[in-house]
Amino acid sequence: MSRKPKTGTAIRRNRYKTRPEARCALWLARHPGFLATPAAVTASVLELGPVTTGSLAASTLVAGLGWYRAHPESFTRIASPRLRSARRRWTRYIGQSWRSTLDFCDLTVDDRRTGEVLVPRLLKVASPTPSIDVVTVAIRKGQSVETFRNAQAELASALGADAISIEKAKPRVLTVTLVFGNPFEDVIPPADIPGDPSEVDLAAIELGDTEYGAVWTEPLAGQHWLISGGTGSGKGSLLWNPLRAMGPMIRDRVARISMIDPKGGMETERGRPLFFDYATSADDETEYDNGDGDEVVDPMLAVLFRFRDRMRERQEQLREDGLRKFTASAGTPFEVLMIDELMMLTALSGRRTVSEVNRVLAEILTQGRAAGYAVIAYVQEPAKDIVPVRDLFTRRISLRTGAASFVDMVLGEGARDRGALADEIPETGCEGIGYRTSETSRQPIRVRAGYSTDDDIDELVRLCTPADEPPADSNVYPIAA
Ligand SMILES: Nc1ncnc2c1ncn2[C@@H]1O[C@H](COP(=O)(O)OP(=O)(O)OP(=O)(O)O)[C@@H](O)[C@H]1O
Repeated sequence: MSRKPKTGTAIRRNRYKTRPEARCALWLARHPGFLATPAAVTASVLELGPVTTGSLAASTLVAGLGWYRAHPESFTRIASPRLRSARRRWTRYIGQSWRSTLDFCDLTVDDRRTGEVLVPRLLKVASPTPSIDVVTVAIRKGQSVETFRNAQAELASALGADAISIEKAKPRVLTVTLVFGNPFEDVIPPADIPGDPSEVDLAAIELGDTEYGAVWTEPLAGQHWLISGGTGSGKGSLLWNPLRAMGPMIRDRVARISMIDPKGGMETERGRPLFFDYATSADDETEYDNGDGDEVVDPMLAVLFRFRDRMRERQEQLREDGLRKFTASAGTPFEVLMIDELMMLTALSGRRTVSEVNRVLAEILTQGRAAGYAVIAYVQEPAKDIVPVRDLFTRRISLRTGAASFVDMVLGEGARDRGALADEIPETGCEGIGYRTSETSRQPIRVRAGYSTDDDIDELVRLCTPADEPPADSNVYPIAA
């Protein structure tokens, strides 16, 4: 493409201009596969013959197909991102198209000595999920992260992306993260309520869909979840879905839910009959036996303290029985503490100090897992000074957040650069959409929670309110947690 020199820039003789042959050699040096692949095929045909080479190629293809059929989950996790990255590299970001995209966005540089147009160089394309591309770019002299950020709306539009983030990876190297489209056009129905406790899988609690169209599940046994999201981001969906997924365990008293709602019970009151222990900020102070007699405390702190006390008793019991792990049953239920705004709880003061609340929470988070005590906490602002126990949660989900910095605080260092643009999720029409990092890789995956209407909550209460007495045969469903 020919470009006019910028006004006032004198072009000197082209004696430093890179020759085409040198550029070609450089390009080949950076893309060794371009020559190595045909060379390897030719060598194989010459050495092994065309039939053997063809058979080898066919076997590789068949092995790939077999892998996909036999174990789609591992294929999607391991092979698909690599194949997709290569395809995108050679289609979406192919040389001339990359060059003209940057040129249109004024992100190329004119070399004043040679008059050459210098294009920021594409170092790597990674497409970890179908809708996320992470492009590593070596910028040119005279450019900075700000040069790119100033043109980021144009760049997103030129590449057809819905959201973009540009960060400095190292000196003169940027990471451009692009999110394409919304894989969740429709609202997703809530999790099914299993018929029987034996059908509940505490290692895979159903929450909604992943962007691959698969069911999104998270393990709860032996885990604690931290769910972050701004106001109206859909945190409520992640409160009702786990309850639905555990429904029959709650009904048969094999699971117990303690609910702390510092938002006055607006969200949780409807499910009141499901909860073994419950308090909201609208309740009056209550008495709590701290071992040295009764004291008057905030009712929500009383729920927290009682949960901690039961955990200690269970630990004691396990020690006496010589067990290191428990099995959930009506006699020893799996216990879950849900806190509908962790920030408001940890900010509670009064007779008990903030630091004491955090100490009790830390005790539960560090010691509860083996004893069958799990915590699910919801938070709008995950900053460490507000939620000091943040790092003790083992599973993290970020719905739409109010600030870019919240994403890494919840999902871990670098999660936003790897594609979790939770702060770019639109405010309307995308409730329940967010990102989670997987247990096997730090790569964020886009997810959408199933949505429970009031009728769905009423159905849950109707079907799963705990019986006065556990059914006589409930111990025949011991669930390892
Ligand atoms: N999974 C979902 N799918 C579609 N829409 C949803 C979903 N979850 C929530 N919504 C919609 O978003 C609204 C707000 O959701 P919700 O009350 O759960 O937000 P929140 O994060 O709990 O907000 P706050 O912190 O202010 O209580 C709901 O009334 C509902 O209309």
